[in-house]
Amino acid sequence: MKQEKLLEIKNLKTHFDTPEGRVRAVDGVDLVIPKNTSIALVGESGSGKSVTAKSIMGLLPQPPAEINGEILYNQNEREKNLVELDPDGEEYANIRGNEISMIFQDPMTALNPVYTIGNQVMEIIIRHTDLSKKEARKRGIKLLGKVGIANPEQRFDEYPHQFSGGMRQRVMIAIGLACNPTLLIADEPTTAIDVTIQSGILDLIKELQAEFKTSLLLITHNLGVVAQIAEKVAVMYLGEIVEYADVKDIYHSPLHPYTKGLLEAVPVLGRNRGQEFTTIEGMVPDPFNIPAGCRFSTRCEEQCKQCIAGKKPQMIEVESGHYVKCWLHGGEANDGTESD
Ligand SMILES: Nc1ncnc2c1ncn2[C@@H]1O[C@H](COP(=O)(O)OP(=O)(O)OP(=O)(O)O)[C@@H](O)[C@H]1O
Repeated sequence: MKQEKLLEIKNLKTHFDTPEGRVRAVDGVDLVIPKNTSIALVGESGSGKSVTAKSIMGLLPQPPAEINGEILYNQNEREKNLVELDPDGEEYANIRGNEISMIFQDPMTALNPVYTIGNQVMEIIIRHTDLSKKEARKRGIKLLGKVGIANPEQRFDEYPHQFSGGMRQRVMIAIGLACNPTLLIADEPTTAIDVTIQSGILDLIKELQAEFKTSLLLITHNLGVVAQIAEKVAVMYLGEIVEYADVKDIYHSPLHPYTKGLLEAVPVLGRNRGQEFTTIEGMVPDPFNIPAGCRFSTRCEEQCKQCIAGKKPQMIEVESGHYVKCWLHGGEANDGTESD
């Protein structure tokens, strides 16, 4: 069954002009987020995941950012190109927080220490709905209960410092879902919290995503957590998506050497001490000096002749729903010679 699109990103380019030069943080990304589906955007630090998310949210001041391409949002069956909206305007503000919301990495900096948890949950509900203060309080307390906070009525009036890191992240999830968004973006939602409770937070996000029938874009550098939560995976490297497939295909038949490297870098419990991690050889190239052709070619063991010649591979659908941008796959079809 073909899934209905919620958001379609077409040839998105988000660049920054800096004193050191132009950073092509997101450089020609295409991605479809279907309704009621969870997608993971995976890649090492600096690959452009957060910039993609902030471009969707309209959170990047222009300048220094320059955003081109299309972010087509299906709003009640009417398509709207978010790139054309004024990020500071009322229309974007209504979409942001109400229809598309985001959970950030660090709940301590995202929560305001001088307001109670309840005030912060209620603020979002009141800003985006017609509910009265009393009704918003009731809904807020219910939400805190839903995200697993015991005695939500009492805890509603407490301050962020009275909550543990994991509990604060649960509050952020409640805030993210307060208006029943069509898309929830979670940017490394477990990075800042204790490793022993990370899995519980991911389970909670997954459960609520299904219950609220929202789509989820999970941003992570760890392919290990993706299986628990995502149906589809987009692998990102230096501003480009290099592989896209169902989660089972990414795990069982990864095609891009970069995806294979990320899988090998997943920490595995029970491996010999000192061998818990492997990392991909070499350094991510400087964003001011992106390699011509395949961007991963400077770290890739394969060294295809096209890569040595600096030729850029195209994204090819190798099997139904499995896309890859690599000279090793796609045969004749991958004869693109476009250079960077
Ligand atoms: N405001 C900005 N001005 C200039 N460069 C930026 C800006 N924001 C991000 N970048 C650059 O864009 C590139 C992509 O950054 P981004 O934060 O999207 O990476 P990421 O994949 O989310 O990594 P991380 O997991 O470390 O957050 C990086 O080289 C980063 O330094």
